[in-house]
Amino acid sequence: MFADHEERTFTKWRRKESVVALDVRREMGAMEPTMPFSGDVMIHTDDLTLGYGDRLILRDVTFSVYTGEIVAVLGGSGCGKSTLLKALIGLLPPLRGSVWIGGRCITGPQGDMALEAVRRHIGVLFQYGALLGSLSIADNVAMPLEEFTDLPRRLIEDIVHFKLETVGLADYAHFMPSELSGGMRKRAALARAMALDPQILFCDEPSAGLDPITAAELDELLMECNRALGITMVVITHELASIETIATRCIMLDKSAQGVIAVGTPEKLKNESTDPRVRAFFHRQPAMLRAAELGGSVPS
Ligand SMILES: Nc1ncnc2c1ncn2[C@@H]1O[C@H](COP(=O)(O)OP(=O)(O)OP(=O)(O)O)[C@@H](O)[C@H]1O
Repeated sequence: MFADHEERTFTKWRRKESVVALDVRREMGAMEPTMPFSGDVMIHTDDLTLGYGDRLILRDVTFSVYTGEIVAVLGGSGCGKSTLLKALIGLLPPLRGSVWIGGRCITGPQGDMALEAVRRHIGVLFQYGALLGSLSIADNVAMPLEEFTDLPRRLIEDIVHFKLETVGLADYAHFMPSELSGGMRKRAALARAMALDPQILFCDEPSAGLDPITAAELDELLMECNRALGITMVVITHELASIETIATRCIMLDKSAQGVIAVGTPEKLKNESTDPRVRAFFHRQPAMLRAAELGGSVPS
């Protein structure tokens, strides 16, 4: 069920680009908004306020992600992590505020065009992989290359092989997604997300549904991609082990606060934060949170 929903989300994401592509190519010259930040800022949100209909989920969220970072967006269930991700990849228009990617505002009046301009440089690893079930693993990985490039079939096949080799699936090119394990599907989805050598990779709960060893292997793979290729990553997760292993910085959201309650390295948040909500999360002690909510003392 989740996989079907994701496949639709993925298709929507891809379709949006082909709808605006023509206009963009025509008008590209006219559109060059620049971000009021240094070139080191890869992603920036400014007073971003998100919701569904009348329901507000996040308000006035402002943060930057710098080139080469792996930023973990974390927080308890329902605090709005996936909602934020949807806004960052242009699937959810904000109620207020803006999202800037690579110096372009993707939420302004010319947001669709800006998004089209940067989309080729963005990879998304969806929570359940979002592989198209009717295509082989190789064809899934080839898809972005066929849509975005004019490369000859032979070269696309070589690139697909290389990408699958990178994630350890070279021998499974002709398998269908349903014939792979959960961990293998995630790796295949990573190969697809990396097909166009993106500068930014968004990952929605990469460890979800994986056993700890497989999850750790995927974390290793993400770190390799970051180190070797310099890809900036935003990883939505609430897996503590994963956060402590891969994140260079964390942005913590909270449901009651409807926004960001902490920003910092995992070590700093874990060892230095005095916020009971942050301490409860990093020390896995819900009692700390309950005590704080009741206005009582927080266990040390
Ligand atoms: N399409 C939607 N329409 C209405 N409400 C939604 C929609 N998607 C999410 N929500 C609501 O927004 C809130 C935040 O959901 P979101 O999925 O962003 O949280 P999350 O932090 O990613 O949670 P989890 O860790 O459990 O995946 C939830 O209360 C959810 O019910």
